[in-house]
Amino acid sequence: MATTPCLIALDQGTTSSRAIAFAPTGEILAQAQRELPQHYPRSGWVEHDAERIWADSLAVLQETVRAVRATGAVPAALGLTNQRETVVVWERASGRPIHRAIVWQDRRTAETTRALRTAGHEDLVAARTGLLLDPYFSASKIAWVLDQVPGARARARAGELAAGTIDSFLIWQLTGGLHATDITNASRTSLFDIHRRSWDEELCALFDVPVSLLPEVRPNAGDFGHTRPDQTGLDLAITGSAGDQQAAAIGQACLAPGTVKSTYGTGCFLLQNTGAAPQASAHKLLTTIAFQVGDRVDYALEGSIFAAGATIQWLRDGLRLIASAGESAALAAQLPDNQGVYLVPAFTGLGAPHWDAEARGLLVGLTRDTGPAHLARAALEAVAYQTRDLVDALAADCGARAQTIRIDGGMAGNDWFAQFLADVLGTTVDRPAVTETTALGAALLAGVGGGLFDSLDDAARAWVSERRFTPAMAAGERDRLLAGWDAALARALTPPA
Ligand SMILES: Nc1ncnc2c1ncn2[C@@H]1O[C@H](COP(=O)(O)OP(=O)(O)O)[C@@H](O)[C@H]1O
Ligand SMILES: O=P(O)(O)OC[C@H](O)CO
Repeated sequence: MATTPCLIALDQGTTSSRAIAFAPTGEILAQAQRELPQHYPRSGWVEHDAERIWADSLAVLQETVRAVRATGAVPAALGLTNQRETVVVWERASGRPIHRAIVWQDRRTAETTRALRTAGHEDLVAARTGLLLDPYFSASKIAWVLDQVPGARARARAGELAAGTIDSFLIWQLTGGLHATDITNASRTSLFDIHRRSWDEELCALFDVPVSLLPEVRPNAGDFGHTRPDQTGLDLAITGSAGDQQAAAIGQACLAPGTVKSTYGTGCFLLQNTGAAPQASAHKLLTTIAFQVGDRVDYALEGSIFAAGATIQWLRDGLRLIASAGESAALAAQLPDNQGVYLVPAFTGLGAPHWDAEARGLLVGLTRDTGPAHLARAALEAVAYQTRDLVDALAADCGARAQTIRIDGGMAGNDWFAQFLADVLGTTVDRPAVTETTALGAALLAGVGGGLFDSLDDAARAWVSERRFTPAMAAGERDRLLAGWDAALARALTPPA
């Protein structure tokens, strides 16, 4: 019987763990998913149970492999992708975490990063890592675990502990003890020099994280070990791994300088490929590694919006204005325009290009006529305006405006939003046929690492647009809307001290 090779992706995200089996053409053959409980032990703290992450990841992998085998396809390789920056510290002997994973959204180390900023270290961190001093990144979270778990520092000195982002924890568990990570995840820790492409001893000393705890850093396509059949019931070579936003950029075939993808999940992460040279930002965007395959290293500029789909979730679960996120489109379309109502969804501060942790949400322009449709429209519009602010920052940094952006994630399925986005950006917006771009990117990397494709360009050739949204709004109308947004935003930002 003829067998079809397929690629398995494990996508360990903030809210769920899922595995997807892809045909080499990108077609989805099987999938399984488990929701991940969130733990909020204190205000501003966000934790995940790392053992639960491992159990769920293994379960969805096993389920997907079983299902795809039943179709006659043969899993050829496994690719990993993960929520980035989230850290785990675990025992080398048992593989058991010594504390819950501390999630990228967690702000408990804000004081540590503020103190480092006050002491004048921001320029060094930015120059070496391309990042800002912010609790978002991994370094201060690892130090927190070492300082707060009794005996952890001594155990670290004795060589008993390992640390890393979720990919490295899963690689350890899947392979039975390989301590490796990929270069995109390493570039989100604040401990990695993105120019020399190695851990930086000076930064490790600054953040008080022993370099001996950190995994070996590998390119995105290639050897990440083999699953241990006795412990996992799986017999798969792991040949690709990348952080989820970088994987989505690969799944969106953003391989040429100037190409941009924007992923609208809980938050929004927009990445523009800037080619072989890292480009510093004068507008508080992050400089990060897009991917390394063989000797080819591409860099990206990245901007993030903290509340994208989360704003729609708030309409649904907080205000109970809608029963499902999809209803927001029909509600917004009831109005001829926003009638002066703007929402600034700074629920947990504002991300790029402001990085204003203290900013809080704001609703302006209310009248006695304001109703659910205005709120739904203001919420969807706000995500588009924030994307416009990121695209403006990118254009100012790069000296040229992106011609097209490729969108994905839950909100990208909202046609009203996608059209409004094209209108406000004044550029075309492409939505791909395969919207599971994050998992697809990991699968394509595994395909390159496993020799199914000759190159990343070869792997990404299958990308096709499902629908193109073309700007249709008059320039005067766009300028009027943007002026209203800018005025609302100015009121939400923390005034300079
Ligand atoms: N049709 C829609 N319109 C607007 N928002 C949507 C729509 N469908 C899903 N969302 C939003 O997208 C998010 C889920 O997208 P997903 O890519 O699964 O996110 P994540 O990976 O961050 O969990 C939710 O916050 C939800 O509110
Ligand atoms: O898991 P997601 O899709 O919410 O992505 C999280 C990002 O990687 C955080 O940097």
